[in-house]
Amino acid sequence: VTIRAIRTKVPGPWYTNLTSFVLKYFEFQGKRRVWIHKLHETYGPVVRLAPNEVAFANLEGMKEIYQSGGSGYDKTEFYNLFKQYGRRPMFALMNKNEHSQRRKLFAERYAMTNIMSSSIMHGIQQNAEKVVQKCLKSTGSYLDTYTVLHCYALDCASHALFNPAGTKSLDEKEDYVLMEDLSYDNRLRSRLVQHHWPALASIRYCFTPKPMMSLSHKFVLDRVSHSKTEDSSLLYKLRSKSENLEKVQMAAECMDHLAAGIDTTGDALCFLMYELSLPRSQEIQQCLRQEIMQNPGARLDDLPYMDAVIKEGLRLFPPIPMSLPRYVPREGRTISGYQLPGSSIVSCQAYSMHLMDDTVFPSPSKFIPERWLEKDGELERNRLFFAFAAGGRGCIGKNLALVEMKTLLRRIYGRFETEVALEMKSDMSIDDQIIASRPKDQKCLLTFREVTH
Ligand code: HEM
Repeated sequence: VTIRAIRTKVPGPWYTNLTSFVLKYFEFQGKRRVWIHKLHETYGPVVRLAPNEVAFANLEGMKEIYQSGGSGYDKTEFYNLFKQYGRRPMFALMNKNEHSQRRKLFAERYAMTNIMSSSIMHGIQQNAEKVVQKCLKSTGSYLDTYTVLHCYALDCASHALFNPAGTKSLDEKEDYVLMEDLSYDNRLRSRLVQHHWPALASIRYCFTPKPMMSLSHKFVLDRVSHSKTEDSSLLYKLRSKSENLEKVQMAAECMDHLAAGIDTTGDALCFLMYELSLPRSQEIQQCLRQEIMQNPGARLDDLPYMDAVIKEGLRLFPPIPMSLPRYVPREGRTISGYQLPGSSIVSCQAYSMHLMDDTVFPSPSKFIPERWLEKDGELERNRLFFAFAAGGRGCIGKNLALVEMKTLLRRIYGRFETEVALEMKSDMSIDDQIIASRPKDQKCLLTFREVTH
């Protein structure tokens, strides 16, 4: 009965009643997100993707899937792809109790009080200063901000994890290759095969030479095994509070947080700085600079225009713009008026959540930071904002990411005007990976000109 409900009632193209082939086809083309978004535009906020899969792009769906009971519905086997060293880090834990125990262990590490502690902040500020020096050095020419911003994100995240034994990829070649190892992964298709046809992937694995452990996996294992860390680091907490965690499990956790913190923050900054550097955004850049220059002593969270610029960047270019798949609980559920059988797959994608409702976000595809400053509609906008997901499995690193972004933007836009370099021919469109996205050509040439006071 319930399978009939999903087949007959949920809007969607007829063929999604019969097969998941089209969905998989678009996944392999790296076009899952865009296809789903087009379906939403045609069929509305609830749309069938396959006989057992439905996407939602409305508040009702989002709240039920990700927030009901605190942490929402269970994750699907898709998250097996995020195992590290063969172990499940928090991100890939299926069991709710195990997840909430692990989350409790980390919560205090990622709380604003710990992030703003002098030892973490000092590292972030030092890294921001190194970026500023690179901008200065590039004046009269251009800087590839894609690589610099990813190094910045790596050095900041690894500082929070292993302080003082984090990476120095902004100035040391040995660590720069770690950024490349983490940010230039091109295994989209093989990872999709692993997800949809694990048996096939295992056969292939038997016949291909075994990959050596990646540089970043070696680095993390080494840090977990040998480094001395300060009290404020994540590793310190892992070592002192969880004697029962094996070393490899600690490494899995650190590796996952490192991977979660680099491309997300690096891409968010890259997309945002590119947008700010376009001719159409020069006035916005000017307002941002004015706020920063007129408030030199302000606290990091006392710069409302900068907050608005960052939020608007994350709205239009969410670093994780794709579906976050979850299982409908065994007994089945009615979501946003549609009765769905247990074990069907449901999800929301930030990209559509941020664009679908033009009563909440008028001119949704335009970059308008001012919308976040209006009192009218504030609640509705914040509720639909899904860049960090929502509920008990939402982003635990949000405070760290925001502090990194604010610290750097304040330093850069308090001192420089940026423009897209004439030499910039690279494609900055959103290019989807397995769950996150990145600028297509992974290159972003910007010019930096020091402003005179
Ligand atoms: C702008 C930057 C960032 C964005 C947009 C972002 C976004 C997200 C999203 C959407 C999720 C949920 C994914 C899902 O349910 O499948 C998530 C989870 C997570 N993020 Fe972030 N993230 C960012 C930065 C960071 C940083 C800097 C760290 C840590 C260094 C981090 C660590 C994590 C972890 C550990 C989880 C798993 C949480 C759990 O399972 O309870 N993230 N992030």
